[in-house]
Amino acid sequence: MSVTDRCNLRCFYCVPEEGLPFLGHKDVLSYEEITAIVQAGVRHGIQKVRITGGEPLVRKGIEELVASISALPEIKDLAMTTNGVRLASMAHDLKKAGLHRVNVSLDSMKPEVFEKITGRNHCQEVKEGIEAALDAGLTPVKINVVAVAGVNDSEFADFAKLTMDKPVSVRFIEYMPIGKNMHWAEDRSISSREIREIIEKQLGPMTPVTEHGPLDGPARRFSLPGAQGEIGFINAISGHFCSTCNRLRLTADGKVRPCLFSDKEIDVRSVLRSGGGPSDLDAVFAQAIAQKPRGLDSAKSEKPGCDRSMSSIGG
Ligand SMILES: Nc1nc2c(ncn2[C@@H]2O[C@H](COP(=O)(O)OP(=O)(O)OP(=O)(O)O)[C@@H](O)[C@H]2O)c(=O)[nH]1
Ligand SMILES: C[S@@+](CC[C@H](N)C(=O)[O-])C[C@H]1O[C@@H](n2cnc3c(N)ncnc32)[C@H](O)[C@@H]1O
Ligand code: SF4
Ligand code: SF4
Repeated sequence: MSVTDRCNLRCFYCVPEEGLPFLGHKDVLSYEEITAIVQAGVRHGIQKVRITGGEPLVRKGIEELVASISALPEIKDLAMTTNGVRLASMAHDLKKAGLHRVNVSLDSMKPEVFEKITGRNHCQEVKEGIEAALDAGLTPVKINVVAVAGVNDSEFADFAKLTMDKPVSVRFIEYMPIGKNMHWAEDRSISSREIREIIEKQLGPMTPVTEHGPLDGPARRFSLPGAQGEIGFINAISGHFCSTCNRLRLTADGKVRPCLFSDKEIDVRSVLRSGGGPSDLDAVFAQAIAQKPRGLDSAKSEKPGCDRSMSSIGG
């Protein structure tokens, strides 16, 4: 669930250069509305919820939403994906409110490269945010690294080495063509296979990690010998995982998206604001689930990528 389209960074692969018009406050779902939608999801078997954005930690009172979702006993996994800039001061309160864990996005550990990617000089704050998350027990802490050729490929092995000393899961995400007027170009995307080769050339072979269970995310997971943490690969381009994809997305302005790579959306906000009750919300979920692509071909026929920016969909 994207809880806001606003963000305190400007990652070049996510937000267009000219910026984006932000949604008005009335257009964004309230916490009560989001909670009602999650309750409908629970009735359809949803057990895992991710709070994302934009940047979820810039929305006022986010702990309130965390608390109301974590109070639902059916939710077995409540995670947040954040850029980590505000995490250091908020990690303990988020934990107290009931958040289970965080995924923190960090594409470079070098301040100058970080600024080139995000347009802001906040590398140190993000590193402190990761430490605070570990300290607060928002674990397992996962670090999301979008792999971009010529930008951060020289740091892949350094990211992998982080897993030796810290119980973190470093995940390399293939750069996706999401949103209009972005900088995506085929020669800037690096496949998971290539990333793995780069890492193994420097650090030796990795071994596959056994799956945890049905709440696993889409990453293929490995570890280095003696490491405390794991290395994951999210093959968003080179190996679609549609046949096992069980995710629905909710945009900040209340649209349910059955698939990241399709601009098909179901307007749940209108349903709620025209007086719809639980059975109307149930109908939205049934429709969204029925519209999920069954496999690679059906997703492909929608064309890879989509027009909406990642900051408005949530990732
Ligand atoms: N194409 C595609 N990409 C996905 C999908 N799920 C996740 N991704 C990509 O992987 C990125 C990281 O995902 P996160 O939202 O941090 O979490 P996750 O890896 O899905 O879940 P966990 O491992 O459970 O934490 C997303 O921002 C997307 O870019 C999916 O269903 N399809
Ligand atoms: C849209 S952000 C929202 C949450 C938060 N602001 C953050 O950056 O973690 C969610 C995830 O999407 C990833 N992402 C955004 N644009 C992407 C793209 N074009 N290709 C691959 N991943 C992308 C980000 O790196 C981040 O891990
Ligand atoms: S990836 Fe996250 S931090 Fe970067 S611009 Fe998009 S929403 Fe903001
Ligand atoms: S169905 Fe859509 S969101 Fe799910 S894996 Fe396939 S392309 Fe990604």
